[in-house]
Parts: sequence; structure tokens; C-alpha cells
Amino acid sequence: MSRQRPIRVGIMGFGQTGRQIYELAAMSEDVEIVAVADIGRPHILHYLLRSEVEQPEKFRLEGNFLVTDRFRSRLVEIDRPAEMPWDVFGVDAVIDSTGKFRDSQSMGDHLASGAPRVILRTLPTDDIDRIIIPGLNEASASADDRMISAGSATTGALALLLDSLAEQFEIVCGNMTTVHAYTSDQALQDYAGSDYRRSRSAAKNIIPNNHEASDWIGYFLPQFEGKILTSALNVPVQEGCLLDVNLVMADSAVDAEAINAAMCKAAQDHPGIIGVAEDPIVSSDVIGSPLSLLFDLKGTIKAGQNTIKTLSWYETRGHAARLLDVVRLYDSLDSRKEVA
Ligand SMILES: NC(=O)c1ccc[n+]([C@@H]2O[C@H](COP(=O)([O-])OP(=O)(O)OC[C@H]3O[C@@H](n4cnc5c(N)ncnc54)[C@H](O)[C@@H]3O)[C@@H](O)[C@H]2O)c1
Repeated sequence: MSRQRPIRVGIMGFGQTGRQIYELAAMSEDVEIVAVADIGRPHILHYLLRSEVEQPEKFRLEGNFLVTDRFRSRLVEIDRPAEMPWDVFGVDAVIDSTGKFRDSQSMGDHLASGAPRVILRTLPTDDIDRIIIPGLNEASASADDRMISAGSATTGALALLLDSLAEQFEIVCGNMTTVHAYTSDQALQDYAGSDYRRSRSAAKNIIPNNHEASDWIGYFLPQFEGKILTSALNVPVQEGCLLDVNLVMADSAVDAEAINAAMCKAAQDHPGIIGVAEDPIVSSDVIGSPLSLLFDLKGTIKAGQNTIKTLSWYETRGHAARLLDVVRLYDSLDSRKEVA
């Protein structure tokens, strides 16, 4: 059933992800961003947005409002969900893309402030109602869900890859390394933080990191519980990430061609979410991709009897697009509930 009015969304955290969500919403026909909460000052947030969108002239600052051809968004300088009066803006959902408020208590603060639903940009730190990865488990969503996470870009990409391959092959175990663009919580110069290696300059180093995807894969794909190790290497690249996955296959007859054929089928089954690259691409070629996973057909190789290595690409814009997909998913569940 098509919706009569646009979906009204609030964003908390107008960083890299928040700004991408904003630009995607401005280009959409169904989502309006009605309010943006951030610790940043409105004219600085506007300046950052303009510096990276394709058509900066379409994003104007009028007092404390960010204005596009489709909607006006109130910019509110605030640092806690409990302080943001979401009820005043009549939002249908809030996306929290601060990276700071990952627990159910903070998500509850968004709800208590008048957001009917809150969607987290990353994985939660405790129990919430649901984690949805578009292309994987939308069917598990319930209109009663209030605190939702859209997973993380890396966990989503890995889960989609494993799910696509597990449809056709039995996978014994495996490991994933994400070769990841540096993130804003890393220091540009050596700077003492809570973690030794992450205290080193992001601009100068390949920095090994733990990655929490292994803790979550079993949530989405129970057959992989405890069978996939994950880690990260943060590298001096601003955007564009590479998922390097090695898998031990049960059947030694599985070869690179069969893996590639399975991923081409997955791309057909999940248009806009999974894609395949035939060209010999590099990380800058994936910048701006709205996909969750771009499988690299040239990257598949086989070692020995049973080991397959794959490469796939992804970046933040794909995750921003998925966050809006999750907003739309819940909106459609609400519409169905209203009709019933
Ligand atoms: N970008 C990535 O590749 C990536 C990968 C993995 C995880 N993450 C996580 O996701 C989070 C968001 O990603 P991002 O790249 O958009 O980060 P970002 O640092 O670019 O954006 C965070 C935004 O939230 C705002 N903010 C911070 N604290 C706030 C508070 N208390 N109240 C209101 N606003 C606040 C900041 O001013 C900033 O605008 C990161 O913090 C990180 O933990 C990002």
C-alpha cells in the first residue's frame, strides 16, 4: 500500500553517515528529514554537508533550518537524546548515527523524547528489539519493534556474503578481515587513547583491530555461530573498504567459477543491495556506491582442496541507504497494521 504523506525522519549525529542519509533523503520522493540533532554548530554542519554533496547549491542554511527543494530541517545543537524534543517535530522515526548511544537506555531516551521508533546506525551494546540487515532478515521485523539496529556496514556485508554462498554450498568455517578506511574516532597523529594501536596515527599506519562481526554472525545466521573469525586492518584511505573472506568448503568440488556464479545469482536476487564487479576495481572506485556488497569476481581464488578466498567492496553510503531502507520497512509495516 502506498503512503499518503512522506515519512518524517529525525537524525541525531550529522557526521559522515548522517550527511549521507540526508543527501539520499533529499534525492528521494518519500523521506523528509524534519530535524537534525548534533553537537556541531548549524553553520559548520551546513558547510560540511555542502563540501561533499553533488549539488551544494541545493542545500541552503536559513537561520537554524537546513533547506532543500523538498523539505526544511531544524538544526538543533544538543548532546543527549533525552534533551531532543522529537515530539515537537512529529517524527515517524529517528536515526541515531552518533555512534555514541548504542545502549537500550539511550535508545529509550529517544523514545521518551517522542520518537515512535529509533534506528541505530551501528550494532547495539545490549538487548534491543531487533537488528535488521536489509536483504537478509527483513521478514523478522514486527510493527511492535521500537528499538532497532541496522547492524554495521561490515557485519551486513559479511552476513550477506555468507548467506548468499550458504544457499548453495556447505561452509565449514572461515575468517574475515576488513581492510577498512580510517574512521573519525581514530587520531590523525599519535595520540594517547584507551587502546594502544588505535592511539597511533591513522594517516600513517595499517592498524590491526578487533572486529565484533564474529559476535553477531550467529544472530543472523545460526549455522555460523562460532565458525567465523573476524578482524580489521584500518588503513590510510579515507573512503572505501574491502572485505577479505577465506572459507573452508565442505565439498572439495567447489571452485572459483561456482562461487562467482552463486554471487551473480545473489546480485540478481538482491538488486540495489548486492552487486558484482567484473572490472579490476580498487577502493576509490567504490566511493559513492549505494550497495551493501560489491563482490569482486576477479578476486576469487582457490587454495588446496577446500579453501576459497573472496574479495568484496563496500562503503558508508551503502549503509546510509540501508538505514533508509529500514525506515521504509517499518513504515510499510505500520501502514499494513493501520489497514488491518
Ligand atoms: N564510518 C565508518 O566507516 C564506521 C565504521 C564502523 C563504525 N562506525 C561508527 O559509527 C559512528 C558514526 O559513523 P560516522 O562515520 O558517521 O561518524 P562521524 O564521527 O563522522 O559522525 C558522528 C556525528 O555525531 C555527532 N555527535 C557525536 N557525539 C554526539 C552527541 N553526544 N550528541 C549529538 N551528536 C553527537 C558528531 O558531531 C558527528 O557529527 C562512528 O562513531 C563509529 O563509531 C563508523
